[in-house]
Amino acid sequence: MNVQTQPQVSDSARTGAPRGYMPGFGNDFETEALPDALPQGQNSPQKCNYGLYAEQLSGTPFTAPRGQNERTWCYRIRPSVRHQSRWVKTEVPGWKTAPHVVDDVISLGQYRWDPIPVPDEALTFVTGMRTMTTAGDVNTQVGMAAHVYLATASMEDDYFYSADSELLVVPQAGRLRFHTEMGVMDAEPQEIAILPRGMVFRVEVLEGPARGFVCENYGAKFDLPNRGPIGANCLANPRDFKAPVAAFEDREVPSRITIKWCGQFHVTEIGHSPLDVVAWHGNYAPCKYDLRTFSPVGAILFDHPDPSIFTVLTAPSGVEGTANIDFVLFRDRWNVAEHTFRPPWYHKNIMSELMGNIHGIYDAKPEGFVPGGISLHNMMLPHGPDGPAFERASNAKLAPSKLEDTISFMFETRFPQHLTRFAAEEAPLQDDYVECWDGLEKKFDGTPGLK
Ligand SMILES: O=C(O)Cc1cc(O)ccc1O
Ligand SMILES: [Fe+2]
Repeated sequence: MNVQTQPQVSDSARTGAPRGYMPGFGNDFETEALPDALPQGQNSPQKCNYGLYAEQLSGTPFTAPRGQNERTWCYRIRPSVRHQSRWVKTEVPGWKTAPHVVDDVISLGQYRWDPIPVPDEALTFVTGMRTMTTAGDVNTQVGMAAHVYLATASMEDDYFYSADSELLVVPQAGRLRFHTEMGVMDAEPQEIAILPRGMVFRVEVLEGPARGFVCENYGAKFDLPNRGPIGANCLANPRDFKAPVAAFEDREVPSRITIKWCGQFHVTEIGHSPLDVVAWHGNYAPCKYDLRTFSPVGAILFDHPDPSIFTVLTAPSGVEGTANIDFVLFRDRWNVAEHTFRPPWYHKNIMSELMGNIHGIYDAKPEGFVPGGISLHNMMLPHGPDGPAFERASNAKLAPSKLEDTISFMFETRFPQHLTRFAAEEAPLQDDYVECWDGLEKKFDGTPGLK
């Protein structure tokens, strides 16, 4: 499908380029910020209009099956290779990469953190990245990391890309603007943004301080889940994903690009903005998605389904039904199930569950899991509703009731998640978290009947 929409908003980036979004998930888009910048009928003309250079960005191997093959052709002022210096090693101390198993840090357990305070210092989206957990191995392109970003400052003439990963960004406070090679995208709480591996960007803090969560996906890209018997509609619908229209910066000032590559960071000098793509076409692009457009499907008579029913996006691991990562959303919804314990059941899971609260109260944890907070229930570690939630739900009158003003999510991975030293020692870990289950008394007394 080819889509070219008029920009919804006319605004000025640094060069007065247009802004707007094109609908669809993984579409074959085409977009140009200047008329006729995009070659028609071929990718590599002998000379491109405006003296642009043609450059391909491939997100999958050239030979990936057609339905999975992802690449974008960029028509840019200079090719990416035209940076000025070699890559020089640099440090981004808060950003860790798997494998990262810290000797004296224990990851086996149930953990919960209060919101990480945003420090009173200049931190960008990159320097303010704080890794909570890592899983798998970046060198074999499996697994993920869960981070919190704390951003107070915009990246100025300072650009970044990750060769290691796709980044799924879940804002929780503040507003961000992603200036990317393929256009400009804004994201605020209750929206998400996806930044593909290899795509250069800088992040402007539109409203700070900004805090949010990042799922760094080392493996195959996030995709929409198969809906199975649900059919062609509901959950996340493809048209609600929005890719930016082309927008470029023609800016000749000393600048820097930082790359994340196999867990290391290197920097190079460049004499111009690398966001100089005037036109592009292809299906490898950033996008944003409004979580409020997610249409949850659930139990309409009895019982509590598996949380996979709330999967927004899934990143496959190669083993069918066994995701490298599932991104799962617990949004406001009606509870109608009869003769049912309605909150999540008690369970142990082979998948490792990291949850974040964007806003409101999560039904299994009415206290303690607050907006900005995080919990981790690692591989095969038991968990479920806390004492008060159990008592309330097992005694509630079961009329239809609405869970209002609530939006939490889960990054769930097939790989155990290892805590960083930051998560174990610096972040506000709730030492008493496991006590939330202390009130679950023995009710069994050997006699039949409901207690
Ligand atoms: O542990 C959690 O709170 C997440 C979760 C929610 C749910 O409805 C069922 C299972 C599950 O792991
Ligand atoms: Fe769970």
